[in-house]
Amino acid sequence: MLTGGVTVRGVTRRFAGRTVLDGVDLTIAPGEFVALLGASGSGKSTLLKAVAGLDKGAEGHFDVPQRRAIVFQEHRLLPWSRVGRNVTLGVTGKRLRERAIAALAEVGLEDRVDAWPSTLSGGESQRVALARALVRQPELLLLDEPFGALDALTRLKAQALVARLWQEHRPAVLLVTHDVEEALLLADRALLLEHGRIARDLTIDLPRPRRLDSPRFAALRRELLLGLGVNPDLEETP
Ligand SMILES: Nc1ncnc2c1ncn2[C@@H]1O[C@H](COP(=O)(O)OP(=O)(O)OP(=O)(O)O)[C@@H](O)[C@H]1O
Repeated sequence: MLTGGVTVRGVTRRFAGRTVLDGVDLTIAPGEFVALLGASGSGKSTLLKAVAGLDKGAEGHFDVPQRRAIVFQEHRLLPWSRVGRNVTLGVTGKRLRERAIAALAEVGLEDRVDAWPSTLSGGESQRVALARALVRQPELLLLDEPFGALDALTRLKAQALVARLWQEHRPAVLLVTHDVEEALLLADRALLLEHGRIARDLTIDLPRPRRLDSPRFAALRRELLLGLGVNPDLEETP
């Protein structure tokens, strides 16, 4: 049985008197993949950090698995440690090198265990960041626009990799993204954050593996874009 779901209630965050999150309720079932979308500045990263337990200023009730890992838009690898050491940084126990190599193998980079981070491409660095998350065997994986800085082709490959890793390990996932197609390729549900609340909760009822070219995909894409206040026909709204 899958374990490690998320229940948070009434999450509120104010910055200098300005309310960014206004009593957000959020549930993620064990093994469920949830995407969080919203306009720039709507509070997506703030909510993710609150769920991660990284923001002591967030109020609310949090029931979140202990075993969780987070991947940011920037890889945040330490330049003075080799790739393998970066992967197991902060992990205790035996056979750390073997564990680093096994996690790197999952992202196709086991041969780079002794490389320096500066010798990796952007896409490779993000894959190492994913390996660093995987080595912790998280029940909850928090992804904050992890592919936002990658070029379109590398991003598609990284998305396929995440889809495979999720199928194999089945952590609960909260993915912050502004990329509607990314949400539709990966998630079971898409949440739209607006005015400090979850304004929409859309079930993505597409079979897996996902296809970009199905009519249902196009219909959901339209619906999400409209929900985000974007005209899907690329006409400027007056
Ligand atoms: N530490 C902070 N101090 C003050 N204001 C903050 C802080 N962190 C976030 N904010 C504000 O909270 C709001 C939401 O920020 P957040 O980064 O969560 O948005 P976002 O939806 O992730 O945006 P984007 O898509 O542009 O990354 C913004 O107006 C931001 O300026």
